Formats: sequence, C-alpha cells, structure tokens
Amino acid sequence: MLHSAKQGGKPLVSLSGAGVRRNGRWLVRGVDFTVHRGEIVTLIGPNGSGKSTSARMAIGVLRPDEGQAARVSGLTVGYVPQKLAVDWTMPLTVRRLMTLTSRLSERDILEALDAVGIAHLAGAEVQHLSGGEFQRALLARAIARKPDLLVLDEPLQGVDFAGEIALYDLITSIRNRTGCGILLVSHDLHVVMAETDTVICLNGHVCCRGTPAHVSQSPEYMRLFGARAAGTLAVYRHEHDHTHLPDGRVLHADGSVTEHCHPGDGHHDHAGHDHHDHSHDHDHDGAHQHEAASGPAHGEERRGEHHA
Ligand SMILES: Nc1ncnc2c1ncn2[C@@H]1O[C@H](COP(=O)(O)OP(=O)(O)OP(=O)(O)O)[C@@H](O)[C@H]1O
Repeated sequence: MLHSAKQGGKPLVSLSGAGVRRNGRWLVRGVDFTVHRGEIVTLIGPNGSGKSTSARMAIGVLRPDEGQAARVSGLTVGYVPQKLAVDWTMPLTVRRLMTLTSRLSERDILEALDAVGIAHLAGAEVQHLSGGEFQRALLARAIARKPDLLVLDEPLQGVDFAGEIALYDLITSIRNRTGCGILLVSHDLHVVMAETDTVICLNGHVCCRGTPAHVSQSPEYMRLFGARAAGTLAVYRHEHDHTHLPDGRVLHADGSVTEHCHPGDGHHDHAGHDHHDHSHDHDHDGAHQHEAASGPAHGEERRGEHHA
C-alpha cells in the first residue's frame, strides 16, 4: 500500500476532461475528478449516464479518447465491478471466488472475510449466498489485495435497506482503518453515504458536484428507519436539465435535440457551475428524505428524470 500520498496531496487518481467515444457517440465527456487517500467520492447519475465508464477510466480499464486519466505509480486498486462474469452453473466456493483474479494466501483470504463479517462462509457455495453476503464476499475479494484505492460499482445490488446501512458502515470502517481512497458508484440518484466527501453527478458529463452535508433528520425518516440510518445516509437532491434518449441523442430542457451534450454547448442551465458546491440543489426538508429512503420511490425519481 502506498503511504506517501495524503488527502490534500497528490491524488491517487485523477481524470481531467476525460471522455469515451464509441460508435461515433460520446458515452461520457469532460469528466474531471480526483480521489485522494482517505477520501470517499461517490458518482451518481441516471442509468447510462457514464458512471461505470468514468470509474473504469479512473482505474485504467478503459482508456479515455480525449482528456487524461492519471494514477500515482504503484497504485493498487481493489475493484468490485457492477457485473461479474461467473459461470453460476459451476460450483464455486467463497474461498475460490477470492482467488479467481489474484493470488492470495489463506491468511489474507480469512482476514478479508473476517473484516467483512463472513469468515464462517469461506467454504460456502457462492450461489447459496444471500445478496448481502455475496456483496460482502466481493468486497472481501477487493480488500484482500490491500488496495490504495477501493472502487465499488453499485455495491448495494440485492442488499436490503438494513444491509445497505451495514455495508456503508463497513465501507467507512475500511476507509478509516486502512486510509484507502474510495470511489463509489451509487445505484441511487439521491441517497449517498453521509461520509462521502464529494458527490459527482454525471449526466453524460459532470452535471454538478458537492458535499452531501445535509443528512436526513426528518421525524418520518427517523421513525421509519431509525436514527442510525439517518446518520449513515445523506440525501443529495438536484435536477438535470437534459435527458439522454435511448438512441444516444440528447433532449434538452428547451426542447431541442442534439447528438451529444457537453457543459459548454449552451444548452445547460448549469453550464459553468460544474465545479461549484451545489448546496442550493440539496434537499433539506424531510419530505423528500423519506421518499428517497424508501426503495420504490427511487424508480419514480428516475422515471421522472426529464429534468427542468
Ligand atoms: N463498449 C461500449 N460500446 C458502446 N456503448 C457503450 C459501451 N459501454 C457502455 N456503453 C454505453 O455508454 C453509456 C454509459 O454507460 P455506463 O455503464 O457508464 O452508465 P452508468 O451510468 O454506469 O449506467 P447504469 O446506472 O445503468 O449502470 C450507456 O448508454 C451504455 O449503453
């Protein structure tokens, strides 16, 4: 593990003006962000907005077609991908899952499984794990490499709300214990870990960014999920000014349709605000916090993603 870089020092990874183009279309463009040691950065945005693409550029799995992706030398990355290419018809134990992509000693395996609370499942078949146990196994696999940077692409898939809180706690404790940087891709547009230092919202480019300082404190939220939940999750609310159509073109709030979107293309109300703290966009009242914290409302938020 790298010990030299400290938060505020040289970033572990940085993207500047980075974009990926495929089949004549920019999947994502003009992406700028950094992750330092000890920092938690969360990428949010609607489906297809370029979160995974940006995370993959950051760790070097994808090369940007414009702009730069830089990493400190000797960086070790622990990556939990959104999708895992595993043949589920083959028996696979948790122990074997851990060693599919890197050589690990039995001690490293057990230490990592212990850290995520599933040491007792080392010999269990992966297909028998619950959703939450499976996510923990993937997390164990990533942390067993003792990464400088932990990248979690939608780590809460298949995890219920109580499990979400437990996983967020776990991610925070890994950060606190090891000092690694964390890049999270959130499945949810509005709810992010309270410990997140920087939220970056993508919508084909960086739509806005800021700190999720306003943790939900509403009585309804507390009653539903308890004070513990309120201290763990934060609501980050804002609106987009354009939608990505299924064919890749972009529908803007003014009704115009263009091939691409870009912060400087004159169609974005918030163009030029990308580097500001969008505290004016955060929701501080309780009503939305309750809504955002309950699972089904997320889909509605996304469906309503026409954005003024
Ligand atoms: N190799 C590729 N070739 C062409 N298009 C691609 C490729 N990879 C991704 N895309 C497209 O790029 C866009 C961004 O994809 P990406 O996976 O980064 O989105 P995302 O924000 O992570 O979405 P989700 O929330 O649905 O996981 C999508 O429209 C996707 O279909």
